[in-house]
Amino acid sequence: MARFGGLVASGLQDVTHDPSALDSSGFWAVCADFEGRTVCARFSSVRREEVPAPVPGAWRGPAAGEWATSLDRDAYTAGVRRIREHIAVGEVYQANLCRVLSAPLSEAEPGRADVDALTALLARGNPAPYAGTIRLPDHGVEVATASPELFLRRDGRTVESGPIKGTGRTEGDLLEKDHAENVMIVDLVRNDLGRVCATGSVTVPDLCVVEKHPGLVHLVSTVRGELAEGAGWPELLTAAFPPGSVTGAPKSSALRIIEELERAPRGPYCGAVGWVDADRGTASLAVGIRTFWIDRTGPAPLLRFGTGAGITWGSDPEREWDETELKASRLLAVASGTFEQTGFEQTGRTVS
Ligand SMILES: C=C(O[C@@H]1C=C(C(=O)O)C=C[C@H]1O)C(=O)O
Repeated sequence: MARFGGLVASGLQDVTHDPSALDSSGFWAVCADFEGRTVCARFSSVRREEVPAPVPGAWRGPAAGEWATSLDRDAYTAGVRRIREHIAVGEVYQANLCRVLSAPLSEAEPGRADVDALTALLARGNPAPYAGTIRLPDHGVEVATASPELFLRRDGRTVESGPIKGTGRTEGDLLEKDHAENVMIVDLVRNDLGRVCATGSVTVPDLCVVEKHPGLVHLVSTVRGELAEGAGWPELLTAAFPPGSVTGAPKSSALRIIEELERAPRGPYCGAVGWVDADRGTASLAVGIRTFWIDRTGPAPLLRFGTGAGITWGSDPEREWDETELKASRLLAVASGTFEQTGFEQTGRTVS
């Protein structure tokens, strides 16, 4: 099954790794790993249904102390300093440095932990505009996202992206440097979309709008274009994936630096999670941030979650580490099941 906001898809029909299927017919759930593995799953039925209330005990998440990180504070801050060296020699302007947190997943019965039960908790503890779930354990996809970020929306030939860059606890935390970071990524996304859009059609209707999300604020821009004749999903994804906001600029250099510094695959984190309605010509794919996934490839199942930050010349290593903690803390509390008792009032006031 798959769930996106108030839509639920069921009745799995077929699964493919070939994105040209998204130009055919039917309703598809899409999960693309940052590393490029794309799973497209067609469902026979889509209905409107609000996310149900959490069932007590249905999700058993890890306690706060059970999470291990692919980069600890020392390794992460050393990575930030290394990126500043790359910037100093002119190799890159910005690179997004991420770490992946992992914790053992306790299951009453093997194979039974249910990402949709986690989604019910997330919908209340951390509502998000691009929240979604894809549960296809036989195809290696068990993902629950609380993403605030639009990777690609489509309505016919119109395509839109909503890159985020700039994060703070409150609006007052946002600095000039956050605007500069955002504009760099907007330039990159304009360039990405420009490769598959009609000449002159790419515009930036919104630049650096402040959006409030649970526990934090972001700067969000919108880039829009009209797909050129002959360009379909394969061309669009080749031009725009992985998303510019979670790579950096120039994208190819940023990808090399990420490969050098990060120690764990990002998986669906920083990839794309969402749906394509090929019959109506509409789609909404989130950037897979604020995203949990179950990894059953090892001897015991793990719950994973990624967090990261855009690094520029103006970055302070400790502040960037704190930003990764800020992005993770509320969501980890929700997934551990402790959030509603201890965190809701406090964090709710911070955003209002
Ligand atoms: C990498 C993450 O966030 C990305 C980096 C941001 C920033 O640097 O301000 C904001 C949103 C995302 O594009 C994350 O949330 O894990």
